[in-house]
Amino acid sequence: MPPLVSDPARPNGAAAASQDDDIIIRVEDVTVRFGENTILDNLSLDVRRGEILGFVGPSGSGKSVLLRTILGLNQKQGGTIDVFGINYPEASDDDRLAVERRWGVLFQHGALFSSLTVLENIEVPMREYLDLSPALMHELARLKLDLVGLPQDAAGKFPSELSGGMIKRAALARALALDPDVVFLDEPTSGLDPIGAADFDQLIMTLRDTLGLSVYMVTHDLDSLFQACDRIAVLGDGKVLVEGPLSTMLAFDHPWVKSYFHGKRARTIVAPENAGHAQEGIV
Ligand SMILES: Nc1ncnc2c1ncn2[C@@H]1O[C@H](COP(=O)(O)OP(=O)(O)OP(=O)(O)O)[C@@H](O)[C@H]1O
Repeated sequence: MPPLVSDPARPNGAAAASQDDDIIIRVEDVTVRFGENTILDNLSLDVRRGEILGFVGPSGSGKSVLLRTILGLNQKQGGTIDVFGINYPEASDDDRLAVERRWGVLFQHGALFSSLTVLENIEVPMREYLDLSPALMHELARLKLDLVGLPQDAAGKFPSELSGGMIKRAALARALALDPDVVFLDEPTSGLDPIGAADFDQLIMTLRDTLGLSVYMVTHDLDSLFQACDRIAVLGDGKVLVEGPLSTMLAFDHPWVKSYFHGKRARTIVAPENAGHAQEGIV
């Protein structure tokens, strides 16, 4: 079922084929229930190649449930989830493996293994999915440290010795371990101070620009939505209520969407210097 309001740039007619080629994840009519409780109700959503998609919604609306369902960690009761053209999670083991090697995940709070050093944490996906010598894994893991802006002396540290921002970067380095095409970020800037959060957003944008990475970001962070996201999707009542650029959010008439995107904090962020961007939908 389509969203109640679609992105004006959504494909139709002859343009559809080329835009369809750009869809790397297609969630169609997905339903997830826990007992009597329906969390996702025929939800549909596309993620496009090279975009930063921000996924928002009220607390408890099912953002994490959708993420976990895409990752195959929750059962769904209906619908399909195609990732890189493969019907995941119903695919064969080989196909699932092929998909898993092309994505990286940064779970909320980093979720690093506390008993492993930063370097060992980054090597976990390499050990799981690749057959590399220890020396090569160390070398690649050190490159990932550089990529996310961590100093090389962080390699031997344990998560308990890192700041919140460093934990996020280390977790991002681990998500990038297999050179994925898409990364899923669950509340990547939560717990960071505004400067740390802005730096993290900048890092994500740089990775998108330099590596062509696609980013699916669950967030409550208005700064991230305004500064970093190309498109935003809003979850409500088990469905995507609206999706599109910031300008679509600002024009959308729905109580939660209005209070979120026109609330006091949002108005502070859409300060005069940002207002032009917001109105043009350039985010
Ligand atoms: N394994 C589970 N069993 C039963 N209920 C669950 C399970 N996982 C999630 N839920 C329920 O699904 C609903 C949506 O949870 P979810 O964590 O996806 O919300 P969210 O939108 O990510 O919220 P927040 O913004 O607060 O993180 C909640 O009511 C939650 O209790």
